[in-house]
Amino acid sequence: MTTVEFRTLPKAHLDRALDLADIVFHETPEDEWRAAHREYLLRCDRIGAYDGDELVGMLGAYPLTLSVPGGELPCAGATFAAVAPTHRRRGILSGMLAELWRRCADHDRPLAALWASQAAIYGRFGCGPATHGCTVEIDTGRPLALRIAPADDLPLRLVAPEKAPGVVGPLHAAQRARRAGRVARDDYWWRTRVLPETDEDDDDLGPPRVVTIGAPPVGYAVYRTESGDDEPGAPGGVVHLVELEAETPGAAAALWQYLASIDLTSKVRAWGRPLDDPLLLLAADRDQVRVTQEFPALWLRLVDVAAALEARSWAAPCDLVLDLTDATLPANAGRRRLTAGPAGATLTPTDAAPDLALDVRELAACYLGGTELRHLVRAGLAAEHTPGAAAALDEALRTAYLPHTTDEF
Ligand SMILES: CC(=O)SCCNC(=O)CCNC(=O)[C@H](O)C(C)(C)COP(=O)(O)OP(=O)(O)OC[C@H]1O[C@@H](n2cnc3c(N)ncnc32)[C@H](O)[C@@H]1OP(=O)(O)O
Repeated sequence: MTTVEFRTLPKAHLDRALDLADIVFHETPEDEWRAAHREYLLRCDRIGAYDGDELVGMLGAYPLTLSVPGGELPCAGATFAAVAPTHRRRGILSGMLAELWRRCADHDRPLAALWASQAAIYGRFGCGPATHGCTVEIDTGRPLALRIAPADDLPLRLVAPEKAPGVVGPLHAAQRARRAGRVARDDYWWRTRVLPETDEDDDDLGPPRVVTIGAPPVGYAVYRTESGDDEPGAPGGVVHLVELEAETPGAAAALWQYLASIDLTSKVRAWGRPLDDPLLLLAADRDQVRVTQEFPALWLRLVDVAAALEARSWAAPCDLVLDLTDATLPANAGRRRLTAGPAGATLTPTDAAPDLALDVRELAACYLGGTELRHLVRAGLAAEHTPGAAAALDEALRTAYLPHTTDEF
């Protein structure tokens, strides 16, 4: 058996990479998306796995800036992980991720993140689900019943998608500062990831529509519509919400009312809403506004645990000894004393007895404030040696808003 080598996948091999992705992700080559994927991969750091001259695996890493509590950090956005069906389960993904961790260290990226195709794959590599999303469906065959009055003094305006980043970008940035787990968007990201003319996953959806409320805007929604059946009595169309952000409860209520009352539609389907979406409290009738799905969204890898912990803000003081395990990056493993508080944090090696024992996977799940360690202790996924230690870490990690993102990559 030949040895597989991991090296940079050059621009000249992009067509081979896209062919491999088509095979692995069961795609048929479509020119429009091939050009888009090429443009996207060109912006990525690219790792190829070569069996002789044959490209048998690839992994992209998009250079992201991820919001973390109190700030933001450079983060490798792992994407397009693909291994040829002839070379599965021979350690190629493992080898490409090991190479990615090395490159993160070289480029001072303490974090890596990804969206998993299957939840079972990435935990063994030290990744934990750090944000969660839910799908909310609103039955709009009847008027939406809300517990507060929507703002009725603020104008609603439709904005052309090409103008939207300039108009709603500052609102997104302000919300991103509150919600950890979000990537910084540039024009490329808005144009290709948020507002492409067609939806890559669903041909039935119309182009993106952007509605703002207020002048200057205090909220906005991005959505696409799917037309309904023409038959009398048949279900109406569906409004597919891409994102909705609002600075005030009244503006949020007005945007939800707007979406719920679009003519010729009878349902709003909102994918990837935060689990603490105020809509779930605003709704007067939870049979009308239902959570139909909940899922792990962004998986996070603390590639450099000390740098990651020392870069975020802390809600309460804690002084704890953590016994960390890390199967694929042993430099993170061992006993560390975490001293953290509103003034900052330090993580230093120690021989002291541990208060908590956990894997970096569990620490990654808790890092943005979206998972409580005490629940993981209760589930047997982490060990508490000092009573109250998990609760103390949870208080220190707590954030006012749950971490949340819908920016898939
Ligand atoms: C971030 C993203 O891009 S998500 C997209 C991921 N890509 C896909 O789903 C495309 C289709 N699948 C593939 O291309 C490949 O099967 C991959 C990339 C998922 C895995 O590649 P492989 O080279 O086979 O993985 P590798 O051999 O390194 O496996 C490492 C370990 O993960 C496990 N593993 C790999 N894939 C899976 C899976 N789908 N489900 C559960 N475990 C898995 C292996 O069993 C192995 O465990 P072991 O060490 O205990 O034996």
